[in-house]
Amino acid sequence: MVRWLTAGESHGPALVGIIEGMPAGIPLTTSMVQDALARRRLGYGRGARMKFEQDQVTLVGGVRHGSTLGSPVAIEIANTEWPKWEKVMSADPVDADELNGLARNAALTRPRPGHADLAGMQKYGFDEARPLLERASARETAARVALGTVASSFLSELGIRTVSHTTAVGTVSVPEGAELPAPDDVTALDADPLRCFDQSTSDAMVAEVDAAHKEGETLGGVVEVLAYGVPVGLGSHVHWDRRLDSLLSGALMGIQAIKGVEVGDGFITAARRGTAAHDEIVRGPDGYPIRTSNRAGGIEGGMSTGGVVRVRAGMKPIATVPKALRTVDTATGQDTKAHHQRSDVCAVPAAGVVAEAMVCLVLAQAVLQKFGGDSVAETKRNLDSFVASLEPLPLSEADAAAELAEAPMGDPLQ
Ligand SMILES: Cc1cc2nc3c(=O)[nH]c(=O)nc-3n(C[C@H](O)[C@H](O)[C@H](O)COP(=O)(O)O)c2cc1C
Ligand SMILES: C=C(O[C@@H]1CC(C(=O)O)=C[C@@H](OP(=O)(O)O)[C@H]1O)C(=O)O
Repeated sequence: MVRWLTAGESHGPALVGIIEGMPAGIPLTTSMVQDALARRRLGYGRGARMKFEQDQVTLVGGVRHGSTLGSPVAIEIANTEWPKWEKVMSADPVDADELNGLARNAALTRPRPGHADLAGMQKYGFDEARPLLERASARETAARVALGTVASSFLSELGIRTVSHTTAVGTVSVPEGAELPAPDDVTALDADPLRCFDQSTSDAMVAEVDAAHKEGETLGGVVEVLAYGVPVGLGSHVHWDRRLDSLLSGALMGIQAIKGVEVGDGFITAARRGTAAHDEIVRGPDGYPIRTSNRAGGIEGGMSTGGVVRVRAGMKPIATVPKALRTVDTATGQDTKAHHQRSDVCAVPAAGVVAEAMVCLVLAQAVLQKFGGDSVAETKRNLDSFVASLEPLPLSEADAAAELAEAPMGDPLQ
């Protein structure tokens, strides 16, 4: 069983991620994790923090000489701003006089709509939002991306590769039917300001972010994750919590600010007629059954079909809106405006990188559930032998007759 956990606050000393249950022999280095984290910092519309945040990585356990050991992998990501927050976020008690003099420590009693602030204060019994927002912050997604690197490297060893891209920012979206990126397109995607695969749409997205920024507004959008090379049979139809679509949806919905998830064509499918909604099955050229389309996003009956797995996540606009929203001061009861410091205008491209990490974690878990293995080599053997055991379709009488008719005539004298 693969398990993973993260800990740490946005302005604490560091974030920590642990993943347990991954096999030995997965290539993993500090720079692989750093590269993944650098991709998460990209994106037009991100705020000041991403300009200076270093995401300093330490592989604390489970890795030796660039390869996993089969023991829990622990990754630490230091927060660049920790020295400035050392007193305010100290784990140990700090002298009250020292704290009172710090502007940074001012009580946050104007909870921001759209954040965990108010519900969290009520639930956990805090009289200000700092203890909530520190953990509710999407800073935590750095730890998920770090753990996703382990899963992604494992999947790559098995020929499963993922890619993510932005399909909408605000009301600007990639046209239906536009070309989908492949894993090798990642360099081009990372070079695009919004990690969008369609150049003209990307230009319009940049204009949308500029306009929102100028108006003191924020934006959300949609990201898509594609997984190529996924074998048939991950997940299962037998129980709701074993369905691959259910696991992927839960993982994507668990990302801060994600409010909708689609598998394959998703909500568009709901408006289609049956004949235009599904993927017909035909005999492929090598005798194996294939589908004529992939509207289902590579998942039927909660199981992977062998097609490209395709999922989307819709992100709400950043909740700390510069043109501040109305709230109440919980200390005085006065109507007021939500507190606002720096924040992102749009973090959709980063959400795509996070979504890809979550998809990798779920797929790695599903692969190990079906194929097991304490080493990558063992998982690969088991996977290859399952794939080799899949039978081609028998030749129908009509196909056999057609093949005979097409076969070249032999030499009648031989
Ligand atoms: C990558 C990423 C970056 C984010 N950056 C910000 C930000 O700078 N400011 C902000 O208010 N919310 C930001 N958010 C969103 C908030 O963390 C999120 O809206 C908040 O936790 C409440 O959302 P929820 O109701 O879905 O938990 C970001 C989300 C993600 C995924
Ligand atoms: C730090 C990250 O994102 C942060 C997510 C976030 C939020 O409220 O979710 C608020 C901002 O943090 P801060 O309050 O420190 O400026 C973002 O910068 C990150 O993604 O690494």
